[in-house]
Amino acid sequence: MAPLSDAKRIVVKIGSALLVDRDTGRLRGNWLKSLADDVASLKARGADVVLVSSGSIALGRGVLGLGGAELALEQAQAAAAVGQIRLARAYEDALAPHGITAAQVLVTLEDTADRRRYLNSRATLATLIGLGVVPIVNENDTIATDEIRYGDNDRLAAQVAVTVGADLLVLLSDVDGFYSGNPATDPQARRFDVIERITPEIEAMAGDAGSGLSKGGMKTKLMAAQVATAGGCAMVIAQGSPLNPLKALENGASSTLFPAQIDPRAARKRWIAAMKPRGDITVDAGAARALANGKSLLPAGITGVDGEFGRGDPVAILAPDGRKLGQGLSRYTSAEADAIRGRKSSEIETILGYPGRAVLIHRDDMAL
Ligand SMILES: Nc1ncnc2c1ncn2[C@@H]1O[C@H](COP(=O)(O)OP(=O)(O)O)[C@@H](O)[C@H]1O
Ligand SMILES: N[C@@H](CCC(=O)OP(=O)(O)O)C(=O)O
Repeated sequence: MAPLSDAKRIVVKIGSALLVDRDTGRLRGNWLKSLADDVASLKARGADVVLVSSGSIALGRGVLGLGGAELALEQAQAAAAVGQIRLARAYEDALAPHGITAAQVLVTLEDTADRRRYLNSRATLATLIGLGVVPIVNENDTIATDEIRYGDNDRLAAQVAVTVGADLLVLLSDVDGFYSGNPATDPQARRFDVIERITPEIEAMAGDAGSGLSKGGMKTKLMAAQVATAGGCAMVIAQGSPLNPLKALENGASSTLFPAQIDPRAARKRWIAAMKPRGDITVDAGAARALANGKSLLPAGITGVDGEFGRGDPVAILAPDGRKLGQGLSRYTSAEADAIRGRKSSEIETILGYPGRAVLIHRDDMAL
C-alpha cells in the first residue's frame, strides 16, 4: 500500500489484543518477532520507526492472575507495573537480533499538555530517533490517575505521531479497518477504503472495543485520526493479527486510510521551525545559495558551529553575515559537526573514524 511504502517516519500503534493471547494471558512471541522483522525492513530502507505499544495491563493481569474482569484503577496500575517491564523486555529481545536498540518511553497526558514537558519529550524522542533507536512508547499507567490519563493508546499514538513529525500513523488492530458498523455484531457492516472527512455520520458508526483486553474501540481511533490528520500525518487502521502485519500492509492488505488534512511536508517544516534551536551553524555564501535552491546542507559549506547539540537536535542555520536563514535537524553532534566543517564528503569517514552520512542537515529536515 502506497502510504506505508512512501512514509519516511512511521508511528505504529500495537493494540493489547495483538500482543497478548486472550486465553493464556501470555505474550504472542512469534507475532512480536514477525513485527520486529517488519520494523527492521522499514528501517533498512531508511524510514524512522516509533512503536506505541499497549499490553502492559493485559500482560500484568495474566501474571498476577487477575482474570478477565474489569479492574479497579489501582489494580490496573499494579498490573501495568508488572506488565510494562515484561513488555519492554520483549521488544528489546525481539529487535536485538536485527541490531536495533529499543528504548522505553512512558508518557502521561500532562507531558503533552504542559509545554515545557511537551518540548522535553519531543527533544528526547527526536534524539532517540536520530540515534537510530526504536522508541517503544506507552502511557505511564502506574502514575496516571483517571483525570490525567489518555486511557487508550490510540489518542496517545496520534499525539506521538504529531510530536515526532511522522508522516504516517498505523493503528494495528484486530480488525482490518473502519466499518459502517461494528463487524463483530453487524454482518452487514462494510469497510471503508478511505475516509476523507470524519462527519457526524461516520462518528455514529464507531463502536466500542471488541475484546476484554482492549480499551478504545473505534471511537478513540476516530479521535486519533482527527489529531493525526490535522497535524499533517496520514493514519491507517489495519489488521494486525496475522504474522508480518506491516509487510502485509505494504503488499496491499485491506485497510482504511485517513489522508492528512494538510501537506505532511509543510507540517514537518512547521514542526521543525517551532523548535528551540540548541546551537548555530554558520554556512558560506555557496551553501546559502544551495539551501535556497532546495538542496541539503553538506559539511563542505559550513564555516562555524556554536553551542552543544546532539544528533537529531534542532539548530539555527546562519548566513555568513549572521542573518538567520532558517533551522533544521542536525544529523551530527556539535563536536562531530565542528570536526567535519568545511570538509568534503569523501573525507568524513577518515575524520570521524566511522562511516558518516555526509549530509549535515537533510532538506526534508530543514525549514527556511
Ligand atoms: N465501525 C467499526 N468498524 C470496525 N470495528 C469496530 C467498529 N465499531 C466497533 N468496532 C470494534 O473495534 C474493535 C477494535 O478496537 P479495539 O478492540 O479497541 O482494538 P485495539 O486493541 O486494536 O485498540 C474491533 O474488533 C471491533 O469489534
Ligand atoms: N497503556 C495501556 C493501554 C491500554 C489500551 O489502549 O489498550 P488498546 O485498546 O489495546 O490499545 C496498556 O499498556 O495496557
